[in-house]
Amino acid sequence: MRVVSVEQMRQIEERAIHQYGIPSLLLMENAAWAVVDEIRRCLPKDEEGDLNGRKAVILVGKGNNGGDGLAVARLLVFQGMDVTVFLFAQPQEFKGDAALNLRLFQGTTGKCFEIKGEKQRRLTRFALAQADVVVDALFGIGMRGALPSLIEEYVSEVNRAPGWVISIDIPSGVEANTGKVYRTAICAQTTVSFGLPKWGLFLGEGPDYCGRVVVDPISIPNSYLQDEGISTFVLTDDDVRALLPVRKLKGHKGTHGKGILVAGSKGMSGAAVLAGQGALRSGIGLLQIVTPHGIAQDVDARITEATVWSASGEDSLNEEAWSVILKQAEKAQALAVGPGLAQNLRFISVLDEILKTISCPVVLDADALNLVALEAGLLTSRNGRGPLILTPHPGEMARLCQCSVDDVENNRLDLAVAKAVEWEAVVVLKGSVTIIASPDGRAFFNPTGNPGLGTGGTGDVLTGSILAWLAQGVPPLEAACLGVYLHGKSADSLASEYGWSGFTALEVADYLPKVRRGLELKPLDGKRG
Ligand SMILES: NC(=O)C1=CN([C@@H]2O[C@H](COP(=O)(O)OP(=O)(O)OC[C@H]3O[C@@H](n4cnc5c(N)ncnc54)[C@H](O)[C@@H]3O)[C@@H](O)[C@H]2O)[C@H](O)CC1
Ligand SMILES: [K+]
Repeated sequence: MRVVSVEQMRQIEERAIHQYGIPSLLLMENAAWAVVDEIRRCLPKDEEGDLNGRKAVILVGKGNNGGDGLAVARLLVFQGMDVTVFLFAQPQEFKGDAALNLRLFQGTTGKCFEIKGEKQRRLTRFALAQADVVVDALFGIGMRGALPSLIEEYVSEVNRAPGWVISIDIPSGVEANTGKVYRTAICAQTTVSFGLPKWGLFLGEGPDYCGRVVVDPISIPNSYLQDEGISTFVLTDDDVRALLPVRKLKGHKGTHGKGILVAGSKGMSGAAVLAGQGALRSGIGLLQIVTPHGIAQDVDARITEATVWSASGEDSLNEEAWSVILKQAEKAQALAVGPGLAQNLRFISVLDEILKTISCPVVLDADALNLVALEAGLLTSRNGRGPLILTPHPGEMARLCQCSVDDVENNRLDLAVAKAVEWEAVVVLKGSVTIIASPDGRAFFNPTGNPGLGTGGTGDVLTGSILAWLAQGVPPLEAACLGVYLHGKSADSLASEYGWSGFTALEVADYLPKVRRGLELKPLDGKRG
């Protein structure tokens, strides 16, 4: 599914209204129905399946987001709910569709109060304490900068309310283009976004505030929502399912791909093992690990299914490892370098050779990235020799771009795309919402994963998994998307049992086949995978 900026959403809306001819009031009504549907789906109903008597509080701003909220308020009254609206603007400030929806709501039995200052705090606090659902219709994509300070006071009350908070289009206080939150914002359990989701739901602090994101097309024609000019996407189950390679009945370890993993150093042999496990659990046919002499035996013993090649030096790989890597890589479909590698400066020449010589897809991770960052121009030295995939976390990205981590975090989307284009590489910029940027300028937000992944070794598992998808013939961008999405989904499955902490990187690897299997549509009966 595509993800848009405010400007792109406005353009789509404009075309839907003026080119296609759908009235704006109808879009607003559809938007309101999408919110009501979500409320109906989630609120406990009475014995007849109705919402009779349940309490809703709707916080309404003066723009069209507020107009959506007023339409929701009217529809909830018609559903039998006890509805209280708080207007954060004077009635005369409402314009167009929002003004009409205010009039229509005023014609119902719903209650409506105008917030004029601090005085109404006690009233709102009381209503919020009783509400089954709180609808946030203060600001939508029209908000810029920080919330007005008066509203901030009320937002804090909402965030303490026991009821379920649902934000219309985007949580108020979250900037729709950047996800920036200046001081505070509504913390929603669900956000119902219209047309297409906005960048701010995946950037900055946006993901911390939006809860579960539901997207409703509100009758905007599909062709507008699938505009080729929009180059940012969020990965979905359907997208990822389509990327899974189909196995042939006659397939064998040779056809399932051979991958080389260059990993490990003294004290970090576990990184090689975890990356290896990520690869094996992602279905690689043959895995060969190149690791320094000093730990080769240990790695060999801990990962039974892989072939382990001992290379020079003792504690960490050096320039003499190149001959072993080159020999192994000749018959491989993919190569990954970096997990637990350590930063032996003598290995830089090997990275240079890898980038210049190896024609199969190459994944650079961890210390391979840190070493590459030390030598300007190394990254672009591949010069079309073969595909390149980089998997930096923000610290590694900062080193690669010679900027600060804050610069990376405040500019994730633009930076990932710009560097993917510049380095002609797929850039997997890791984070709570990992961005996969393609050299053709497209970018994909990954919605899976949770803070439980913030533990040692999960990055190594991801690198191994991407290696495996590449080895199985999945193209580089798709292999990165597949690897990242399934890795996050595996963590989400573990979180449903353990919560957001306490599962291990190895468990993330071990769960990968189950989440992959969960995505596949075809039954295994009759031996069809
Ligand atoms: N996408 C669609 O097709 C549809 C979207 N709808 C809804 O409309 C809003 C966007 O409405 P808009 O009136 O443009 O913006 P807002 O409601 O967000 O209100 C902006 C309002 O607030 C002022 N403002 C901006 N920033 C601040 C600030 N920091 N402090 C105070 N005031 C601020 C600004 O000047 C405006 O007056 C969209 O999100 C959807 O919810 C349609 O209803 C359906 C079609
Ligand atoms: K909102």
